[in-house]
Amino acid sequence: MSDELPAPPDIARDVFTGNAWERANSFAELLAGPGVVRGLLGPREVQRIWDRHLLNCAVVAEAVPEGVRLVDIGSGAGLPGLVLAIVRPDITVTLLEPLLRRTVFLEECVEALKLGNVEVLRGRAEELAGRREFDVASARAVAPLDRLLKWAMPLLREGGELIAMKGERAAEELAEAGPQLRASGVRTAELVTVGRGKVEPPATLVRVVAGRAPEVGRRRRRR
Ligand SMILES: C[S@@+](CC[C@H](N)C(=O)[O-])C[C@H]1O[C@@H](n2cnc3c(N)ncnc32)[C@H](O)[C@@H]1O
Repeated sequence: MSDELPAPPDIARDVFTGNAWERANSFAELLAGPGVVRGLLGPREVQRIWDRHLLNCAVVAEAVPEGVRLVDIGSGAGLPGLVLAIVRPDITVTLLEPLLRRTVFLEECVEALKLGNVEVLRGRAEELAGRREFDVASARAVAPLDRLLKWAMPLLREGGELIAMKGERAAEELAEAGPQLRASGVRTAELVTVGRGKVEPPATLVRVVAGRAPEVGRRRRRR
């Protein structure tokens, strides 16, 4: 049995404005209903849908530049990708997820919420390398930063950004990923705090700006 969906906190009205308000409420109901029944979200999470899931993901939009093509790696039940699509109609969002059960749920959500800026793609990040290019890759609770770098960097254009929601261990993961950051030829890697005054604690992101793909660099040097 899942708990009853709590009323949205007051701050949610400031975060989900205009069309986003109704969509955020509908998504909360889909997560608390079919999302829980189909095992995409634990029943205990229902009480935390607004703060831990919807609001925490929505504030990531503060770090997303305008008009970008964003891929959400390992979207699961749509977090953070679907929430970003709700609050940012100016961006296009690809929800990348390998598990059929989850992509079916995501497609149903996109249809129910009438989101015109979202595509659902079934597959693994590493399978998409060389086939698609994005400006931003987001991820929450998918893999340690070093593995995420291996998956995300080949999907980004030069100067594109990986935005990884990492929470309390962000600084530690950033330090541990040093060798992979160097191997990936990234331009910059830093911690970014978003959601001050909106979520408690504010959300910590690791933002990594992609350099030129290492293979391209090697090929050019051999000429
Ligand atoms: C712990 S869930 C997190 C889901 C969601 N991001 C969230 O925060 O609720 C991790 C997700 O990553 C997906 N995943 C695992 N390996 C992946 C890969 N190589 N490429 C893309 N997604 C992957 C899983 O299927 C799963 O849905």
